[in-house]
Amino acid sequence: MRAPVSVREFEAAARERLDPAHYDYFAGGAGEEVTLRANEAAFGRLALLPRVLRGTDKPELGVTLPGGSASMPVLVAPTAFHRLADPEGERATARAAAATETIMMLSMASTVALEDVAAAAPGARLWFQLYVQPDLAFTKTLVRRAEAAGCRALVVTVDSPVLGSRLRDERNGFHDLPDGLCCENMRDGDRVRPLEFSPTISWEHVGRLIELTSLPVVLKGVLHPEDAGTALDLGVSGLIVSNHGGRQLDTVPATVDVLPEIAAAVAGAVPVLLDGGVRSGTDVLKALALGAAAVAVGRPVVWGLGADGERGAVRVLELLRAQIEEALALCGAASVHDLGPGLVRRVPPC
Ligand SMILES: Cc1cc2nc3c(=O)[nH]c(=O)nc-3n(C[C@H](O)[C@H](O)[C@H](O)COP(=O)(O)O)c2cc1C
Ligand SMILES: O=C(O)C(=O)c1ccccc1
Repeated sequence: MRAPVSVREFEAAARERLDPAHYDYFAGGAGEEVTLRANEAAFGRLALLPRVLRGTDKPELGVTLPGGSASMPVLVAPTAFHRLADPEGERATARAAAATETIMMLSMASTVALEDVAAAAPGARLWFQLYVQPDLAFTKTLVRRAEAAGCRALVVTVDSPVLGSRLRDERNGFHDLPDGLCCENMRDGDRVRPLEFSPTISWEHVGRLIELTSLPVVLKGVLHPEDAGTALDLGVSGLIVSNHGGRQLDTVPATVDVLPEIAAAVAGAVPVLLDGGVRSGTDVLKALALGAAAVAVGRPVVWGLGADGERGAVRVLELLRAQIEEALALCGAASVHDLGPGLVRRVPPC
């Protein structure tokens, strides 16, 4: 079969290869999936208004963030359970991120231990994503392990005091990893701890994490501008505007629709990243124009991995890079730093 030419085609290719319940786990959202759909639809309601005759040559795509630089403004969002998509799991994803010189946020719920991911992809730029565990001593152990393995930032996910209800998983009876797979970072002696969500997580925990580590701390899952302000006051190094890909509270707004408000609240104090529904280079340009320093992609990388392992993940990331280059040229922009709100118009729904 010919190689997929779009993220959508990678999804179709992955769907053919994955167990249907595992496909649904990756693809699905919370509740009636209103937010899941909204993330992509919101990009569709934005149009690009290009400039002409600006005589630009090969555009500049690189970005520099508190946790290091990336060759393009597309990072790998943290997603759980990569070994459901490919036997090499997170090792393959990390090698793909290394090959494309971008940053991979490694999920705490990875099916390969963080040390093994780092060892398998020596050139990879890893940020470690953390769910603060009620056992704070174990949380600290995880932070120390991430530091020792060379992770360059800590991504603290704050939109998950409890896990959202995933109706597809309920219908499919998918609640546990199959035999032989587990959350490898949760091994503790000869047991595997359950990964817990902490309903009592608060700003105090974030403050303590910032004190605990010299790594930049990035908060993932901020949607309210007042929370963005609180995060800045505490001293976070970055924010990710995210609704967890529509998997947590259903009916929250599309991320690209709240981005301008968050960007205004942050006013350049720290980089603001966005994830949710980014499926093409034009989506990336729209997010950057509205104030994002970079975006992250969750499912697109999983689709690449599911379709063709490490090679598929590389192809998805390189596809996005090519689409960004083309869109920049066609917008008359010389660099990803050259984009502002004037590039974007809201179009009426059709
Ligand atoms: C299958 C799956 C697993 C995820 N696991 C995690 C996770 O372990 N930690 C986390 O912070 N976010 C997790 N997320 C959310 C992603 O980091 C990201 O916010 C979301 O996927 C972005 O939307 P997109 O898939 O439309 O690109 C997960 C998302 C998916 C689809
Ligand atoms: O599926 C998710 O979105 C997610 O974040 C997660 C992480 C760990 C265990 C189960 C789900």
